[in-house]
Amino acid sequence: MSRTDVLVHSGAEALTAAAAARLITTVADVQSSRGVASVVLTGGGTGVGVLEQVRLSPARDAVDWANVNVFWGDERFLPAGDPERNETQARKALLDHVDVDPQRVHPMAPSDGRFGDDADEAAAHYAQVLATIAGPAAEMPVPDFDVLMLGVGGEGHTASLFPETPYVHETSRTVVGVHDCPKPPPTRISLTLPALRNAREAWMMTTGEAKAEAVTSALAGTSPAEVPAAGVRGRERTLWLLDREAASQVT
Ligand SMILES: O=C(O)[C@H](O)[C@@H](O)[C@H](O)[C@H](O)COP(=O)(O)O
Repeated sequence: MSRTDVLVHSGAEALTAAAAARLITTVADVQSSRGVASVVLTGGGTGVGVLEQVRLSPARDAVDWANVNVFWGDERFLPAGDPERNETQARKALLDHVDVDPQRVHPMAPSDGRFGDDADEAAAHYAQVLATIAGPAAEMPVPDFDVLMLGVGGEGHTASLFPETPYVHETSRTVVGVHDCPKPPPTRISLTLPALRNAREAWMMTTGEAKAEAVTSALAGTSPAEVPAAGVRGRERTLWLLDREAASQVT
């Protein structure tokens, strides 16, 4: 049975530093028992801020970086190397500074890659990558993620699943091309809720008063159609990592 915990931090810097420390120790713990850990990264200021804090941490090399499988929960469908791509920002913040195994880092395709500007094709390919890594015997065609990190938008989006869009209702595909996103860029690739529910721990990380209503709605069990962040849960634990402002309406 999964449990939900809410941890409130004094501010954004405290949150990103604490989440970075938590990521390092969680991954190190997983590796001590299973050798390899699988982590899903997110874009956005908080998600990338956590990666920066990992880079800066003296404890970062408690992680055996060569044995970390890296995935993304979503990607902005832009040309390779575009500074707005979540992959670009993750590499700058952390991945280019630690000894990850390139074979274990799984970015979503860029818009100038083998699939051209076809985000749906690129999404289908990422679903195939996940299914292949999961293996034929897996219950879900998605790897068993150990830690899935996500941000939350002011209107409740998470990854690139936005309120009242068909993608939130997706129940069969694990990855979709997302079009006409309200948060630029308009075209993205995103894991769907079934895939976002395939992690041992899901960490919902956000800060600022502008997120308070969405956080409160999500914790109150609002429909994922209205607040997609409400639809994410970890198999063992769902952890909301908030600052005081984002938690200000949580009773
Ligand atoms: O590609 C993206 O933009 C993210 O995946 C997105 O889901 C982000 O995490 C939220 O919009 C929160 O962003 P902030 O942390 O910057 O508020």
